[in-house]
Amino acid sequence: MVVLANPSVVDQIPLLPSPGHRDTFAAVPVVDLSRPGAARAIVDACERFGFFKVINHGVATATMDRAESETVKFFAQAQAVKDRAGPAYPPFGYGSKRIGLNGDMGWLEFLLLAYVAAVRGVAVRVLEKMAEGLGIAPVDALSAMVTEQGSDQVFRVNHYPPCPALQGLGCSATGFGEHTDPQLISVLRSNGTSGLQIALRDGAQWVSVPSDRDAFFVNVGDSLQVLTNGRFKSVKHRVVTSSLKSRVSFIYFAGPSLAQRIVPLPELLGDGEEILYKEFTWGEYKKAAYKTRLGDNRLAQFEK
Ligand SMILES: O=C(O)CCC(=O)C(=O)O
Ligand SMILES: [Fe+2]
Repeated sequence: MVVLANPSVVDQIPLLPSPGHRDTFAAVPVVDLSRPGAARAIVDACERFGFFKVINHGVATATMDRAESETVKFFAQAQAVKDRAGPAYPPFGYGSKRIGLNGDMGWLEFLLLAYVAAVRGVAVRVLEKMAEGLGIAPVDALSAMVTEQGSDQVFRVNHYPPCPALQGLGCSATGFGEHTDPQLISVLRSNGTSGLQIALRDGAQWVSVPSDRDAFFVNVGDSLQVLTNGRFKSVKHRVVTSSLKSRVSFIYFAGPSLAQRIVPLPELLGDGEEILYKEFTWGEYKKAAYKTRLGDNRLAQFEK
């Protein structure tokens, strides 16, 4: 059991063992978007882990640095000023520690924005390469779902302040509890502080993803798992906080329009392959997801 010197600091926030060197996921698949093998590499990574890192993505370092410095400035403001950005639900604004509507707590503060910019371009290129690698035509079969009018895109900026109360105790606070992302893909960039972990072997092992501020990390989300009839894995992930360093992350969630039907793509179904999910729209899934806790298996109710 961990005894805290100042228990009120992380009151209500679940604690996790601090990651050690042995927990590092050194084998994160790396996709070089500028190379001809990118399409095949994306499909391979989505099948094996539902997760990969993208390099040579074409987004200027200056663009990313500016977003980061603006973010640090925003979160450094007085609480009353940040609160003026509005409550994070519904649907955009600033929130702290309380993640969503159903009682999930984390050691973080965050800002939700409607956003369209460079990172969307990365998501589109990744989805185009994915379609190519899967052998589905046209090339925008997947990316059109996020470029069409009315597509449901969200950009989330997370700040995990240091948690010095936990220093030397061998544990960390849960920054963001374990979950899968509901959309098609999520594209994440962070500062140089690690903390992101992904689950391997159906959750039997948690591994830490080494930070890389020059790269984007891509998660397969629940909707893409369904579109591929389970061939791609919606990866379970979480964030653990550091006692000494703050983490800043930027996540672009590429979602389709509310009316988009989420059903396995016929081109991907083998002869006689059983369809694993009931039909639903993105709007229906989003509504159902808001009713669940973060760590719930939200797809379970849509399985056949
Ligand atoms: O902040 C991070 O690094 C990841 C957070 C996350 O998974 C999310 O906002 O869905
Ligand atoms: Fe997430």
